Amino acid sequence: MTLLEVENLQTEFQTDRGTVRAVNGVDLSIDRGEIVGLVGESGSGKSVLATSILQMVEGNGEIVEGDVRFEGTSLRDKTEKEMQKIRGNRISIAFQDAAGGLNPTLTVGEQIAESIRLHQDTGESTRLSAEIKRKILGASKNTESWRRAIEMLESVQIPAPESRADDYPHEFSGGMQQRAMIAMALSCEPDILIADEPTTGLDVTIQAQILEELKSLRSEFETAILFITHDLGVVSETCDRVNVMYAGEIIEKAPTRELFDNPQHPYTQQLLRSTPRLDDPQEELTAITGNVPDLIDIPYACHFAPRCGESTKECFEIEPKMRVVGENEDANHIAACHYRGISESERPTSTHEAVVGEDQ
Ligand SMILES: Nc1ncnc2c1ncn2[C@@H]1O[C@H](COP(=O)(O)OP(=O)(O)OP(=O)(O)O)[C@@H](O)[C@H]1O
Ligand code: NI
Repeated sequence: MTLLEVENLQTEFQTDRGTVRAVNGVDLSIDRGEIVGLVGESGSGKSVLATSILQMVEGNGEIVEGDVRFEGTSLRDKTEKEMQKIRGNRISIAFQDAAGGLNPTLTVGEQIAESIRLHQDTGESTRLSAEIKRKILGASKNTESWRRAIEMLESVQIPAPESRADDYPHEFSGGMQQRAMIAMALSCEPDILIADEPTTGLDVTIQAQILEELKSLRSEFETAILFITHDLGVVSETCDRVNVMYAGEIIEKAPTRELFDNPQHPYTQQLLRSTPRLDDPQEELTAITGNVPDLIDIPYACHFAPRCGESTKECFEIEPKMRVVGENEDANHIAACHYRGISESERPTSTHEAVVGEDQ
């Protein structure tokens, strides 16, 4: 059975300016132990999709359509109390901003130990807050939860974990905070870790280290990972499959190698041309011009049409559906473009003259 299945998910925010359609009919699936990438430029809806999966959409945002199923059971039907249990134990998230996800008033070791006590049955009381406990007991380190917290820090390669566990988050470097955040998210041994840009803003070497750690954690704990990033270069080393998101929609999905060798959607192709490749550093990079559109009332059917060098009148008028693309007719490689994976005669109409020039 598919571990997590997102089907036609739609999440909207009501704002003074109108309805923001941040997630607009997304399908996505994750199997046990799989690392799945979600890639797209800033503002494409990746984080909103992540919080939608966990039923914790912020502010006046709301899931208005579709479903999220975990082990076949809909999460939309769950009460907040049931969801808290799932969030703590089965699906956990490491946020973009590690510093914001860690409690500044507790040492790193204490907060991981507390999370372990809360989510796992260690037989220890959780009625006293970790902070009070530390004050009263001078940090009871002779506990199962503390021992496991040290193990978690060790598994994300915090050096000298036993002494670093006594540090407060601000005493950690950015890279170490990210690792601590991942250790925290993994402390409940979840089935799925949603890692929302866990390496963004970090030094390339540290990024690579964290990615290696995520991969080894997958083998160690069989954790499935939804890896969110705006950097295609990062997913090539990490993910089994990749979903490319644009303006609230997934526009292409494929196994990682296939996506890099044979990208189909014009957006993915442009994204690749704008991404430095570790294996081909000489290649000339071309930035994609323009920005992700404002997600309020997008007036054209293919959301990428105005930035696409190949778009036609049809692209603005008829919504492209996902279909099998690629040379091998691999059912695992699909994209939503009128001009991919289909013969000329089957295209929307016979008028293919470009309405947007290559140079725009
Ligand atoms: N609380 C909110 N209220 C209104 N609009 C929101 C809210 N949160 C997100 N949005 C809008 O939803 C859209 C998608 O945002 P999201 O944060 O998911 O993008 P992202 O792909 O994660 O970008 P980034 O790579 O910068 O993190 C944006 O247009 C954003 O303005
Ligand atoms: Ni985000």
